[in-house]
Amino acid sequence: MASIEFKNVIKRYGAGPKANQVIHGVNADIADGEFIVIVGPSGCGKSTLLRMVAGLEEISGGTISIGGRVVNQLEPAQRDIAMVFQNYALYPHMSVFENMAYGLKIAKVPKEEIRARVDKAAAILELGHLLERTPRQLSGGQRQRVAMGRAIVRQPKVFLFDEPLSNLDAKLRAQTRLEIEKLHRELGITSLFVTHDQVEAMTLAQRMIVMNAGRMEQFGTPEEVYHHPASTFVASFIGSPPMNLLKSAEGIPEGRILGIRPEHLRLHPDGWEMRVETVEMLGAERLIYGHLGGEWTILRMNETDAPPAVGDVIRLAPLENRLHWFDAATGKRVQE
Ligand SMILES: Nc1ncnc2c1ncn2[C@@H]1O[C@H](COP(=O)(O)OP(=O)(O)OP(=O)(O)O)[C@@H](O)[C@H]1O
Repeated sequence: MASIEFKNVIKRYGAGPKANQVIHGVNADIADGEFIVIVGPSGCGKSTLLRMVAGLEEISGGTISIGGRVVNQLEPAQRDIAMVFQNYALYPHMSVFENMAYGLKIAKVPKEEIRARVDKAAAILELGHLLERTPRQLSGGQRQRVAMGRAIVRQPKVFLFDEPLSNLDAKLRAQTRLEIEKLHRELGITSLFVTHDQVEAMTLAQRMIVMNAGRMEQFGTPEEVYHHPASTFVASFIGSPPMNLLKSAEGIPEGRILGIRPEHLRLHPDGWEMRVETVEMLGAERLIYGHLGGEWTILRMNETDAPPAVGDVIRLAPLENRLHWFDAATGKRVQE
């Protein structure tokens, strides 16, 4: 097992005046055994960051260390990492056992040892009864587990996951998420997990790195990121529906943005006026949409509360200790 350290890591694609810098100095210390999720919108540089750890992309500036050893110049095979991709590319003509054993066989690991390691991984992943099947005879979720098994048997110091769940349907995704959690609990291997899905990030991460346009916007526990977002970007990216960001409602000073989560607004006779434009029924709750000042605003209500109808004018007030203030010019959180 190993710690991972990013020190002012920079990535440029191409060279000279045409070079395109996509990572702008990332610094992060990841402790041995931590499960870290890197989350952000498409194109923010998450895969690039992961691929630099794996050794699949050159590092243009700064250093990445694994277990205290700078790996910038090391080949992927020398880095003690295992990577699980979205496209798990199993060998179709080999059995599950052979797929999991293949890398070890190439590395000339003795037969009995291969058997023991594959059996152990298969037990953890509940694949024991499927070892003789070929990938064609498996479900998507089972194939993804074989891909994870292939990574486990190598006994890496670090697991790298690049959107491994995005090809699975919603139910399987949730199930596989639980399996990855269990895997981490049992093996305790330092893991970096890339996703653009904030729910996946919130549920899996011990700490998460929120990326925006090649920069780290925030690095913290899901709790910290949700309750103390460092910027309007994080506030609107994490949480569904996103945090309301009010600029022009009454009482908001010039140069400030007020963030309020939809669940922290309530009906109040002295509150801001809003005409209801849309009501969404989601089962256990309702989302009420309208404009507050100039901003699109969402109120989350329980199904038991009597809901307003489209066209009604309601009055809204925030829960006092649930306000988030941001600087309008920089978008950064302002400490009250
Ligand atoms: N080989 C490459 N050559 C040039 N530019 C690249 C290359 N690979 C990625 N980029 C650019 O680097 C930026 C970051 O890409 P990256 O794939 O790391 O983003 P991402 O956050 O993983 O996105 P996604 O969720 O869509 O995979 C993007 O602007 C992308 O266009």
